[in-house]
This record gives sequence, structure tokens and C-alpha cells, in this order.
Amino acid sequence: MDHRRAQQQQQGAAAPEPEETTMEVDSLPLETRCPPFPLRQYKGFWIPELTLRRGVPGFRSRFTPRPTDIILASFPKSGTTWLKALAFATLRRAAHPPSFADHPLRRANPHDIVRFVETDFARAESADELGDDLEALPSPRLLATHLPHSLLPQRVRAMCKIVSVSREPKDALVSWWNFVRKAAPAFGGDAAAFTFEEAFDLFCDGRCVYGPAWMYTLDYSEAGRRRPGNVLFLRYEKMLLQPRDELKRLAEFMECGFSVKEEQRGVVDDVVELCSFDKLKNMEVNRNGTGKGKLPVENADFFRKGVAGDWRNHMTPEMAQRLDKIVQDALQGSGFSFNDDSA
Ligand SMILES: Nc1ncnc2c1ncn2[C@@H]1O[C@H](COP(=O)(O)OS(=O)(=O)O)[C@@H](OP(=O)(O)O)[C@H]1O
Repeated sequence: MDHRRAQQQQQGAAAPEPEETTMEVDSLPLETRCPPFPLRQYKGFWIPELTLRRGVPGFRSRFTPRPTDIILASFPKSGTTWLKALAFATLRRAAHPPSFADHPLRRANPHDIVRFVETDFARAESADELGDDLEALPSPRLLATHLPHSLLPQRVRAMCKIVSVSREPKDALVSWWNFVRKAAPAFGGDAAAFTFEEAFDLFCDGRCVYGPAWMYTLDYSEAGRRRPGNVLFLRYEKMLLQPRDELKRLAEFMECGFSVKEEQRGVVDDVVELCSFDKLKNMEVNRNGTGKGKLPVENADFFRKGVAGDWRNHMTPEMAQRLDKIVQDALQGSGFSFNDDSA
């Protein structure tokens, strides 16, 4: 990397290289063993093919970022649904007090309230129409992405506030495998025969949707360190341990911190409660509904156990050691470790 670009990256400025808005997808390495989508390796990450063909180009060419935009970014199965609920309930609490019986989160799944930009572009009938729809949304817009930080459009990285949530890779893998087996039939795929051992080997090799998981996390942790005002880096495990504190950090970052009066009135607790695993999982819409969006997934599939450490029920100690070592080696010298609670 030349010095000027290295310096700009250190300062957090967007890299100056021209951004591709059409992709030569067919020549990229292909992985077909990870249901439910074929993946292509692009700039170090395994991305759904359709996202590369249509999603990323649409995001880059038809999305006009605003400084007030808040983009929620997550590796799949790392707390996306929870973060969407928390961010929405917090940002829109004036219009929708969290204790109200008709709160939108009591009627719709968080994924139908906060949309994934690249997934919507990937599946949109018309990218222009979707671009116009996004343009028509009032500020501040709350949107989501599964793209790694380095693959987001440059103007999004430069301009928007980005909240990322990361999860310990062994638990993300277990969650992914369970989800894929349930959700794959909805995409026309068959994952009944996809064994945990197969998923484990692919995951260790970085081959899963948006993998390698640890490089994805590093991408956002470094962005958060370079530009703390632009990128908030949250950890799923910390959110489980201290939901109120993490929620308050999220609110401050989104520039809608809770006032002392609100805290005294119990608004922070109300948001935590409304978005808690048990509350969301047991809502009628999340027990029996199907996503209204572009992904034909049962809402219930987004809520399984919601705990840390379930990997122990799926992996032998040897498997866990193998994956830990891969992650440790890959992150060595990076300054980030999944074992460091302060990271
Ligand atoms: N409110 C709340 N609190 C805590 N945990 C929650 C919550 N909602 C969902 N979950 C758990 O998050 C896992 C799903 O991850 P994602 O939401 O990132 O999935 S997705 O990428 O949007 O498909 C999945 O984890 P596992 O239970 O380990 O599979 C969900 O159960």
C-alpha cells in the first residue's frame, strides 16, 4: 500500500480508489457447499453471489447516503435481530414509546422494520425504484447491512454512523448451522443433510456467508478504533451481561441519549425489556409470522436460544480448540481478541 493511502486509512478517510459498480462475478472463486446460497470470494470475504451481482452494485450506485443515516452492521447470527430491535425502539421512542401496547415491534419482526440494504438491492425488481424508495425515507434513516466494513460503499463509510455487533465465532457457527437447516428449504435448498461436522470444517476454512467470521469482526473493530465517532463496535456477549449499559452507549452514539428523567421513568428498562429475547420470541408475530420482506424466512427462525456458550452442546473440546487456534492465529498482532472483554 502506498504511503498516502496508508496515511489516509490511518486517519480514517475513505480510500481514493475508484469503486466498482459492476462486478466480474463469474471469475471469482465459487463455494457451493454452504447452504442456502452459492458464495463467491471477493476481497477476502465469502459473499452470496446474488449480493455481488446486484446487491453491492445497487448499494454503490443507487443509494445516496446522508450524514444522519445509521447503518447496523453484523456478521450473520451475531445479534442482528436484537440490534435492529434495540436501535429502532431507541431511535423512535418519541413516536413509539416502548411500553405502548401497539408498538411496531409487537406487530412486526425487526427484520421487517429495519431493512438490509444490499439484500433488498439483490432481490429488488427494479434497483431504481428501490433507490427512490430509500430516498423517500425520512431522516434519520435506520438501515442494516451484512457487508464487511471494507466492502461498504466509500461514501457510506465516510459519512454514515455505523453500529456493528460481533459474536464469539463458535457460537455464531452453531447459530448459523441451526438456522441454515431450518431456513434453507425456504430458499429452495436442502440442508437436511448438512452435518455440523461439514459446517464446522467449512467455517474453520472461513467458508460461510460473509466469512471468515473473525476477519469480519476485525474489519469492524479496526474501523471502530480508527473512527470511534463513526463506528460503534458492540459485542453480543457484553450486551447479554449488561444490556442497560450497552443500550445507553448505543443511544449516545445515535445522538439520542436517554435523559435522566427518562431513566427515572424507566424508559431504558422498557426498551431492554421490549427487545429481550423472551419478549420478542414469544410475540405472536415472531411465533407464527413469515418475513414480509424479500427473504421467505419464518420469523421464529431468528429466535433460538439467545445465550452465550451453546457451542459446548455441539463441539468436542478438540473441535473448539482447533477453531480457537485458527482464530487466535489469524488475529495475532491485530490488537483484537475475542477473549478480551474490554475490546
Ligand atoms: N433479543 C435477543 N436477545 C438475544 N439474542 C437474540 C435476540 N434475538 C435473537 N437472538 C439470537 O441471535 C441469533 C440470531 O442472530 P441474528 O439475529 O444475527 O441472525 S440474522 O443474521 O439476522 O439471521 C440467535 O442465536 P442462537 O440462539 O444462538 O441461535 C438468536 O436466538
